Amino acid sequence: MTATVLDGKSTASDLRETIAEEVHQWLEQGHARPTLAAVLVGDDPASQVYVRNKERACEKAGMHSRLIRKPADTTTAQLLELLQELNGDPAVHGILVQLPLPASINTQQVLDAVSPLKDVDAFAPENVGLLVQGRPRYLPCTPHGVIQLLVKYGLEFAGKHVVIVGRSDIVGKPLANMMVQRDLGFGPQFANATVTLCHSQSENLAAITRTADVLVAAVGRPCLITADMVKLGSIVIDVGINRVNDKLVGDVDYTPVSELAAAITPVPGGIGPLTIAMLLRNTLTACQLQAQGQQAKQQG
Ligand SMILES: Nc1nc(=O)c2c([nH]1)NC[C@@H]1CN(c3ccc(C(=O)N[C@@H](CCC(=O)O)C(=O)O)cc3)C=[N+]21
Repeated sequence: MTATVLDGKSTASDLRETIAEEVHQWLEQGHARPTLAAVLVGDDPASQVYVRNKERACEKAGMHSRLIRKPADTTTAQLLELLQELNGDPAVHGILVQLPLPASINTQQVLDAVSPLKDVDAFAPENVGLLVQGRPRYLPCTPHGVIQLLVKYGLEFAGKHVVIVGRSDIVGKPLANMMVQRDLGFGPQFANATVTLCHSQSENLAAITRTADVLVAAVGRPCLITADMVKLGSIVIDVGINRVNDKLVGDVDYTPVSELAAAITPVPGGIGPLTIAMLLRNTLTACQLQAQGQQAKQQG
């Protein structure tokens, strides 16, 4: 068997077009232009690329992006002050603090300073809680991208065994939460999974992953998922982004696994582009929520 390659790039491009149309209508109704503020601290080359891609995607979709660069020696206190400013700026709707931050900075404290209403990454405890309760304000970008791709290809996962490897707050944990819900608005076929969330302490990892109908790799280690860990005919989603000898690879040993799987995502061109499309979605949602908030205040 040779797997269907799930094309994240074209799926993302379609989604971005839809979002751009919605932005256009929003502007025609006389509303403010949705604006994302991206905070980039230090000069990590990978982060520079991501943030530039995010900026370009914003502009293409008719939104503004404000890139705020800070030197690597910026203090936690200085970042807290910057975030207070952005929180209070009515022209900024979404705030993204690019991770990882330099080791000298208290990341948790900085992330906690982002207003939950502007938290387009959906990292804030309030937004995590709302998601767990099945009434999300913002869907986390990368997990949302995974589900959008499965929806696009009609790969239903209700009742299926989804195994997620990696328990990060940005991918593994929120994705497990989303896939186990009754319905997040994609229809019950794209919900209601039986989810197993694995991590570095999981015993007999291969025995578990071999039972997966849908296997998601989100650790950040090249070749973590080898062919012997994959069930014939399963769906393999590779969320890993690793640079090896200047080449971008995921967490899956792609060629051998693609001979077993029914469907697989490539790296690059898989989940990465969808993450950015979903960030645009959240920026538009942020702008709409804040317009509602303003209206409520005026009517108050
Ligand atoms: N606050 C925060 N939110 C994030 O969502 C966030 C973050 N910090 N820090 C870093 C990770 C990683 N991430 C990616 C987004 C897009 C691609 C992407 O578009 N990748 C392209 C290739 C890009 C390239 O050539 O490097 C692809 O896979 O085809 C990759 C990685 C978002 N992250």
